[in-house]
Amino acid sequence: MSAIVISGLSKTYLGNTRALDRVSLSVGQGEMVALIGASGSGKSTLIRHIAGLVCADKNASSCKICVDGAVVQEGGRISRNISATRTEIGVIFQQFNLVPRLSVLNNVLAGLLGKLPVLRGMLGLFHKHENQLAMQALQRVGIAHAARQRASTLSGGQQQRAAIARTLVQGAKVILADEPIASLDPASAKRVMGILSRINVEDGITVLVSLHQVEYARRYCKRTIAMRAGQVVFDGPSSELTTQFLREIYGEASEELILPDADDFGTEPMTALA
Ligand SMILES: Nc1ncnc2c1ncn2[C@@H]1O[C@H](COP(=O)(O)OP(=O)(O)OP(=O)(O)O)[C@@H](O)[C@H]1O
Repeated sequence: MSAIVISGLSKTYLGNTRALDRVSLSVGQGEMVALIGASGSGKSTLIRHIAGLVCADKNASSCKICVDGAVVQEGGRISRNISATRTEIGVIFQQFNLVPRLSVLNNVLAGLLGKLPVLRGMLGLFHKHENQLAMQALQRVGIAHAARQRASTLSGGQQQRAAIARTLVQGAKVILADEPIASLDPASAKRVMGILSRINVEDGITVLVSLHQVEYARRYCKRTIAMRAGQVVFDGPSSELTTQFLREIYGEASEELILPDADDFGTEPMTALA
């Protein structure tokens, strides 16, 4: 079964920017797929549509997006049942989206908010087993020792790992990661990608991750979808994305997608642990 199905998705922003142009694709359950493309190619816009945060063009009546069998949006309208579907979708952003003054533990517990009675969630009244669940998630991403610290005191890489723990507590079946490593140093970036890879393998969670550098796609994802000017220009094995092929599809913009220290990636196994 497909975890994500998109057909005929177009998006035109005010000012006539055509950010997405008739995008159709599907991602199978349990896949980990990279989404690459130069700046402005439409990666973030695509992820936001899948998460139901942005509406497609209304005149594109054939447009439909489903996640885990549930309709997220159709014909430019967000589904009425989007709240239930959103609990299945974990979204990770470049800037982590944690509440800086709250503890790391409370940020991770926020993953439960979509499933709790509103008042209990607002008052932050969590049961012991919910706290244990959050601690287990923090252990899996390697930052249980920082559970009581304010989120703002963590490094960028640690904050991103807390954001991943939040999606684990949420029980997301699909993780949409929008440039999760763009603000991180190479060591932290590899660690975050390793964690995403591990939860994909161990928990069968579907992962769609947008990346600027093709080396990370080749290293961590068997399949890559490449975008240019709002269109899918490649969808296939990441191993086929050679530097020469990237130059063919992106021209000069390909330099943005190739790491200068690409050799660092050569010998590591596909699903290295964090
Ligand atoms: N809210 C918006 N209003 C108007 N135009 C927008 C908006 N968001 C994105 N765009 C435009 O849509 C196009 C696609 O942007 P998007 O952010 O999806 O690309 P991206 O591939 O994620 O880029 P980057 O790698 O730089 O984040 C760009 O031309 C961008 O300027």
